[in-house]
Amino acid sequence: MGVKLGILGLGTVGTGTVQLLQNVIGRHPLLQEIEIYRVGVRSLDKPRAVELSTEILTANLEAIVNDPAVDIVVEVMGGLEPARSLILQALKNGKHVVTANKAVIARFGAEIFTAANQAGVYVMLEAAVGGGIPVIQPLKQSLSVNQINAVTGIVNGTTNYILTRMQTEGSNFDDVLADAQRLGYAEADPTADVDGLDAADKIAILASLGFGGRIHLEDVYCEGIRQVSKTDIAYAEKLGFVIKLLAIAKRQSNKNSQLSVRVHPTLVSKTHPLASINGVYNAILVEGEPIGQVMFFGPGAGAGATASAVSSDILNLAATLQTSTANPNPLFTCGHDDYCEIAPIAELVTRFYTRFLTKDQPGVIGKLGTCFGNYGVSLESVVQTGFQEKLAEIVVVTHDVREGDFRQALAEIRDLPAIDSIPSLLRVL
Ligand SMILES: NC(=O)C1=CN([C@@H]2O[C@H](COP(=O)(O)OP(=O)(O)OC[C@H]3O[C@@H](n4cnc5c(N)ncnc54)[C@H](OP(=O)(O)O)[C@@H]3O)[C@@H](O)[C@H]2O)C=CC1
Ligand SMILES: N[C@@H](CC=O)C(=O)O
Ligand code: NA
Repeated sequence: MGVKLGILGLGTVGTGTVQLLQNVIGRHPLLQEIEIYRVGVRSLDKPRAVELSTEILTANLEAIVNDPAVDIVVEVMGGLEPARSLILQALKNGKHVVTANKAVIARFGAEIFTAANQAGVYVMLEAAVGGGIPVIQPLKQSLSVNQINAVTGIVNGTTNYILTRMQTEGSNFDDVLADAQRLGYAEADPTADVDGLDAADKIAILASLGFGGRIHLEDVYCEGIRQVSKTDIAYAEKLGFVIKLLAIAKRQSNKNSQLSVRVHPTLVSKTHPLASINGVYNAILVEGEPIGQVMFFGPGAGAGATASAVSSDILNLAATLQTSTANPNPLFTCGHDDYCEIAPIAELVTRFYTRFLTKDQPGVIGKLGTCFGNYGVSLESVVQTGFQEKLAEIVVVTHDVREGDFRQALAEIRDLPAIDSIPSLLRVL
């Protein structure tokens, strides 16, 4: 056998990967050269869906990353520690690493890629974003001759499943979340998915690859979907939109050197290609020059899909090990030293959807219009159809406006005696 793997973790992704590598007939012939040499887990007593001999399965993960026989360490255990330390130790020992761990890469990517470059080895992470969808390698290789202008994705399956069901059934967020947990899509603690943190990790990684610089995760603006109500979904529908949790990295149109990198629920026109991505599926739309628009679509999670991505990284490394030269392949490394400049959210120029509850009295719409006008906010549509109790419901969609100016107008509107509350504020793609 040619290439020896030390796999850290045998959960959903680890099990899928072992299953794929144990059934190589009909797949790339080089997979036959790959040996599952060690697999590290927490509990040796747990029943497993794959058969592995007792010499292969171990609870000593440090021994795997320190074993001179291991060529490639596959980190599919998740979490920040000990995953980060084990990856760093593997790199220090001159081993290539494959990881599915977006949380570790988004937080410690600078440290990890610096260590890899110093050791002359590679860190591959295709499964970390979009699960089985090939998007990391295309951004690093096939698309890297383009100047990338925007990467816009639905990169979290759990939230897309919740929003899709709220849209199609008119259900409440809490009810659908409970179902998503029961079906195993959402974690027992769904915070990272629902609050947009998982999507923020993923767009930080995509932005770094697309725009050629490191990203400080704390600069990524992040809002989740807890505040999205079925009322807003219904209004959006009437206005020709669906609501999606989008992760966006884009060159600021006014300041070319600055990026806007953000995650938030967004009204997407029903005619936009991302509007029809439903359920647990993911899609990533890349816009570049000269290529134009390219969209990647597919399963963003699950054992088989993620195993496909992890195994393709393993295959690339196995090929590299067999043809190895002294110089690293620059299309495999991540050699950015500088950080991207990210604009504050107040500088974002976008359209807004806002829902107001107001006293039902003459002149309210006029007062709203005057306040908006004072801050240069131009309105695309104003709709008053519903009532909640005795309050009138007014929905406004703006033209493009600087977010800081829009928020100043809202602060003034909030103080108008006729305004009861502003239950919703969403951006429009
Ligand atoms: N699930 C998915 O669809 C996707 C997951 N990912 C990423 O892949 C990674 C793995 O996810 P997933 O397979 O779902 O996770 P699971 O929770 O299903 O599996 C984790 C595995 O790692 C082992 N493990 C965890 N911590 C330790 C530890 N401290 N010491 C020893 N073993 C440990 C567990 O051992 P034991 O079995 O003994 O408990 C288990 O086998 C994560 O980074 C995740 O974000 C990325 C894309 C999709
Ligand atoms: N929790 C994630 C799974 C993989 O990254 C999701 O819901 O998309
Ligand atoms: Na992927």
